[in-house]
Amino acid sequence: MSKIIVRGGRTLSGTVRVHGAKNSVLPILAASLLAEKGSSVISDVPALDDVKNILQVLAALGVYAQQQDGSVQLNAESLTSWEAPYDLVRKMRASFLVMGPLLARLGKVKISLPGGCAIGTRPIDQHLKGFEAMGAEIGFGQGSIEAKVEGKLRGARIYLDIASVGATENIMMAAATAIGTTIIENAAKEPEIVDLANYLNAMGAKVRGAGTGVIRIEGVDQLHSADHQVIPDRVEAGTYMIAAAITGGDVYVEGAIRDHLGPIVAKLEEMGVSVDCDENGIRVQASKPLRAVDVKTLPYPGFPTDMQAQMMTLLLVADGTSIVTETVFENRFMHVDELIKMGAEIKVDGRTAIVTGGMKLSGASVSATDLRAGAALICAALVADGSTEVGGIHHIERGYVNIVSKLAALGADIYRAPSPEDVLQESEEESLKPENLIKQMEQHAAASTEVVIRNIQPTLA
Ligand SMILES: CC(=O)N[C@H]1[C@@H](OP(=O)(O)OP(=O)(O)OC[C@H]2O[C@@H](n3ccc(=O)[nH]c3=O)[C@H](O)[C@@H]2O)O[C@H](CO)[C@@H](O)[C@@H]1O
Ligand SMILES: C=C(OP(=O)(O)O)C(=O)O
Repeated sequence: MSKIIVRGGRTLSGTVRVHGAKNSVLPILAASLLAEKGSSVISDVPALDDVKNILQVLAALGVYAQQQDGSVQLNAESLTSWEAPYDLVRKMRASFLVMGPLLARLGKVKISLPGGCAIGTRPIDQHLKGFEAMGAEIGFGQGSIEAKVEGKLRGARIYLDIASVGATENIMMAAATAIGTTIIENAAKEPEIVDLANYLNAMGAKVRGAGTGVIRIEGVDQLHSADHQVIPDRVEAGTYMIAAAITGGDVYVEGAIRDHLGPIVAKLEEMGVSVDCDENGIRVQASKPLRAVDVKTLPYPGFPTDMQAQMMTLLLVADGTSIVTETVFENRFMHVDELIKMGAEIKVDGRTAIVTGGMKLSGASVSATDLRAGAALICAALVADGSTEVGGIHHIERGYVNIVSKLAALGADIYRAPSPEDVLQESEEESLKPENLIKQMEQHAAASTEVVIRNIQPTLA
């Protein structure tokens, strides 16, 4: 298995650019299924494993997709299937977001139950409640869900018991072409919801109120393609802000949007970190000893659960004791045991973790159990004494583009040690590149000629 190796002790400085948001691009790519005419171009698409995965799901449904220089062109005029491939949906929860668009577009869908993951059971009851309210009949069998609707979905008033990001997105997409108006109450307010609404509206939808707790979607007959630029990734930005602060560094996070990062900016400032925001990014400077603070995760605009693990790592180097409360997912303290291996003192009691600051961290062999746990371990490794080996890096690569080279460019001593399988795959991929195939054919042809010449030489002699 590949690992990321970090030798701690370097102070980070310089500029790092944030990529497009994973949590925006996934629903946006799913929404492209709704375009009955034309090709959409989505730009600032991060080169992540999750993006590759959802593009494979779309391809299996008949979407023609072409990737080029951080953009993807998508044409969904002729869908060929209403079944989302089991293996791909099982691999990534966000692929469940094709359910709403497929129901709206084709009136039926078969998709596997996405299941839980390391951070919690993650049910989908709120998604299904929304589709049922809009007239869909839902059946379960052998780990999959089949849903269908007679004619078109119908607008409905839907109250979400939990302000679920995924349920809000799935229902918004299903409602875009429903007959009549849909009102989502207790809707999620995340910036990614607004980004999706902007794309849907560019496609001809009528979505109002995205970013508030009540979203109103007036159904239209049909949607068409539209071009859209994905918003910058606030979690990636927040992670680099923490990496800068933990090393006592001075880093400008280009592309970070202050309005999306309110709780991170506030908590860093409470700790004594200097944060300067302008229209192009955020500069983080940390030189004084940091103060302990309490943190409680909440839906947006509260402190994001996707930043909890990284923030906990920063609290390890602060003066004093901090309390971290996780309210969004029931099992999102998997990083704690790994941080303890590095010398951290953290006690977990249910959804609360008591973090003792000022402990000296030391390098260890640790493993990422999920994406943000992995990012937190890298942040810890940046200040640990000696060398840390982080395993399970496929989790990290789901959500961070080039994290190793970005941190190295800021001065970190970090590299990726590929597994033997990776080396083999890379060399196979390399040898399949057209220019290399041509070279191989030329070499082969030259070798054959040599053989022929050698073979005929004795005769000539
Ligand atoms: C691809 C994507 O955008 N992922 C983000 C999205 O995940 P996701 O959309 O899966 O998160 P949700 O907002 O749906 O989940 C929040 C909470 O609601 C619960 N729940 C959700 C749906 C449902 O039908 N029933 C139910 O009980 C979940 O188990 C969880 O405890 O928002 C999370 C919360 O900000 C982030 O951590 C994820 O990074
Ligand atoms: C939990 C996350 O993502 P996902 O919902 O894709 O698992 C995350 O981005 O931290």
